[in-house]
Amino acid sequence: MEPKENGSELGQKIIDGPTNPMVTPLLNDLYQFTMAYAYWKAGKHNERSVFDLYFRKNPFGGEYTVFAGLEECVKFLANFKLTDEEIDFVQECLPGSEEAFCDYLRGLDCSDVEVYAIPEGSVVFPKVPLMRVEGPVGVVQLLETPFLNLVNFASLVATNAARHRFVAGKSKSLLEFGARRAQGPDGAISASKYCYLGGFDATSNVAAGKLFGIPLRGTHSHAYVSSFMSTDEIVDKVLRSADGKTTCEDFVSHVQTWLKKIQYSPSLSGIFSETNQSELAAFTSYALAFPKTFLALVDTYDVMKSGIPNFCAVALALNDFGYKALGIRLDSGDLAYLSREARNFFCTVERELKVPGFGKMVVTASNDLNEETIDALNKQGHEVDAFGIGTYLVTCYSQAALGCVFKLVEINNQPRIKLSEDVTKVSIPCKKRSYRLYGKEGYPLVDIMTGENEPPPKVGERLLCRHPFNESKRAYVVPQRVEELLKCYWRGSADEAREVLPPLKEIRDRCIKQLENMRPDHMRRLNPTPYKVSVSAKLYDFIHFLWLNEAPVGELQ
Ligand SMILES: Nc1ncnc2c1ncn2[C@@H]1O[C@H](COP(=O)(O)OP(=O)(O)OP(=O)(O)O)[C@@H](O)[C@H]1O
Ligand SMILES: O=P(O)(O)OC[C@H]1O[C@H](OP(=O)(O)OP(=O)(O)O)[C@H](O)[C@@H]1O
Ligand SMILES: O=C(O)c1cccnc1
Ligand SMILES: [Mg+2]
Repeated sequence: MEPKENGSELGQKIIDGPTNPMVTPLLNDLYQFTMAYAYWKAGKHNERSVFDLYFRKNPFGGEYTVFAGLEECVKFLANFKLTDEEIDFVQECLPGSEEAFCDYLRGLDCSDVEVYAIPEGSVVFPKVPLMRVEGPVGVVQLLETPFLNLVNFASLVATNAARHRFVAGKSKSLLEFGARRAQGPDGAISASKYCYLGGFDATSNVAAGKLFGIPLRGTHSHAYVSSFMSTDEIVDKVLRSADGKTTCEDFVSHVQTWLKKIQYSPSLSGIFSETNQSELAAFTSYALAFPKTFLALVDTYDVMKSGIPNFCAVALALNDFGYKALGIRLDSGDLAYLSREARNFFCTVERELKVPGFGKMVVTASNDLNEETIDALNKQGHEVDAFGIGTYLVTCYSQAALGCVFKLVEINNQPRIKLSEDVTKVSIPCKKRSYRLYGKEGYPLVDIMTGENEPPPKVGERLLCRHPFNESKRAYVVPQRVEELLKCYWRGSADEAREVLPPLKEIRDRCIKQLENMRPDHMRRLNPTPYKVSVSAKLYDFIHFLWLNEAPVGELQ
């Protein structure tokens, strides 16, 4: 689905607001408004400021992150305006504030703000600004919390999805099943959107399908199976063949005939005896409802003694009328073992009963899956084709937050730095540019930040890349390709020249392509190699000059 960047009748571009109508200027921390008031009171509110939005550490013990949430930030920015009601509320929250501040808030928009960002769906690394936001400090301060809110979870869950894709492998279908377990409605919708961006194939979340055009997929639940008591409940037993030429008047009996055939076939006899008839009734009626896409959840009673033979009987009966069943879902037990057993059963049916293609039935697995369980299944050997993943994926169970921050790096052309005892928390000052340098093999080698006015790195020219804080860590790089990372996404209005917001599918393609083009040692799950993030020699010197300038000299007594 295209993001809405419509042209209005007057020829002006209009960018729709954020997906979630709760994303308003009030989705903010109180202190942003108190600071906005204090800036205004001090006459500083229009001072030109530059803030960087970045994170400090890759999530999930990995060495890469997927940047997501940018489109929603631009939508927020393009529509940033406080309503009269909101302004009244802000005034109530700031007792004693002057009336004229309300006039200031009333006139506030993002027409004087510029946003440069790395394209959404890019693979990104710690310390490198994902977004550089420039504008009057009063208004830019009010963007901190909403931007962080829109980027933090989006990037975390997209990265989680990418990691699940990495461990599952390219050939598997990955289905996001998290709506019921997600952290509230926005948690669900956002997770569906950004898991798709991070490389999932589909979602079960219908609202996300409608909002973003994400493919919808699903099976059925245990309730459907256990809601049936016997095949007597099936009233309409008629099935028209796929080509419409023949009609089966009693599909229920036809299924029973096939069940007997399976039962007495030489290679399958002995695996099961009596199957559960209420389960068979559920599968049969489901097949009558969806003959073209029949898929059954086979673990309600006993996978091998009941679910699989029942499924096969229905699938074989459908086959006689020109329909190909899709497959099964396993939702409990040892998924490696059961998937292999199921595959053996299907292959035996194919051989024994001479039904070409029956062995290729799709096996979907679900039940508290995560990176570790999929990795364990891979090591054991499994026959799963599709994974349905909910809780661990959408709640980002193994890491609660990404920890993106928004730091002032320059005001009135004066570079600013935030110091910390913890060196990883020292901010990198200055309005900067950043570049990704690619090596001979086509992989990204290093990201480098420079001052805004430094000449850009050149292909084939040796360049010193320095660790921002560790003097001894430096390397010469001769880039084979140089990519400027920050692109303009907002220059005061929707009409000004800027990058367009691509459709979600394009962002997803970008993400998949970039992940595939990373050097494998950065991507592995165990002890991945950190990707190098550096600064130019000039910026290095300046950081350390400013650091010494700002850090008070202690006195020992
Ligand atoms: N072969 C396997 N190797 C490692 N983990 C597995 C394997 N098969 C299943 N799992 C995981 O083991 C866990 C099994 O959980 P649990 O014991 O609660 O479920 P269950 O008893 O199989 O099913 P339920 O309680 O829903 O009937 C799940 O997280 C599942 O993903
Ligand atoms: O396991 P997740 O990764 O969260 O994936 C979604 C789960 O949701 C459904 O379970 P259901 O709500 O029926 O609950 P139960 O399986 O825990 O009984 C489904 O059968 C999956 O097991
Ligand atoms: O369609 C499914 O199989 C599904 C959807 C949500 C949660 N669990 C399973
Ligand atoms: Mg479950």
